Amino acid sequence: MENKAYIALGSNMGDRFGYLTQAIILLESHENIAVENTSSIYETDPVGFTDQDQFLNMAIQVRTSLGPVELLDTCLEIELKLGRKREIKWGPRTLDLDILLFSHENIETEKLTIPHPRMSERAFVILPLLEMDPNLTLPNMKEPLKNCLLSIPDREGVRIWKQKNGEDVFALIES
Ligand SMILES: Nc1ncnc2c1ncn2[C@@H]1O[C@H](COP(=O)(O)OP(=O)(O)OP(=O)(O)O)[C@@H](O)[C@H]1O
Ligand SMILES: Nc1nc2c(c(=O)[nH]1)N=C(CO)CN2
Repeated sequence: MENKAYIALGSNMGDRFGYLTQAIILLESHENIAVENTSSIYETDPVGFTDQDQFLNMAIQVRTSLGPVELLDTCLEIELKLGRKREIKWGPRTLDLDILLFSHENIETEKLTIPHPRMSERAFVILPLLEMDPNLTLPNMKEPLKNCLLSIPDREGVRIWKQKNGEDVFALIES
């Protein structure tokens, strides 16, 4: 499977851990997708529309023979299967799947933008990604992604909820 992609997962309704787990199982059960790595799970203060419950957020790395739009359609199907309804913009959801990166592609269509347009402003996206690849760079950016953390005010709102291994990702942003 030739393409490497990173996907962000978020949930702030009902059995949040169950929705994240189910989403990973459904992605892995797709014959053209292999889940290669997962981050820890973080509990995060809501960003954007703030009058809602806390999120669980994480990111995963996949290999896929699907194209970017096929991967997006698969993600949208899984969101629907797991009860996602689109009501308030940036509002509560059982499951959100965002494609962050797809190989080294830059894509800008009505349906799909890659890299995800808000990813470098969101500590709840960057911290899980850096856990999987501390030196990750974006195809449309000269600096490594970790440099973006320096200018983000909401890092305190992102706390480890279920640690995957012993590495302390927060050490990356100390000093
Ligand atoms: N990289 C991407 N990953 C997922 N969806 C995308 C992407 N780029 C564009 N979209 C489009 O965004 C649409 C709306 O997504 P959604 O309602 O989940 O937004 P959101 O998660 O609430 O907000 P945000 O995009 O700020 O995370 C999707 O139907 C999809 O067509
Ligand atoms: N903490 C947090 N805040 C959010 C999230 C999210 O996943 N986590 N998703 C949003 C819309 O995509 C809007 N705000």
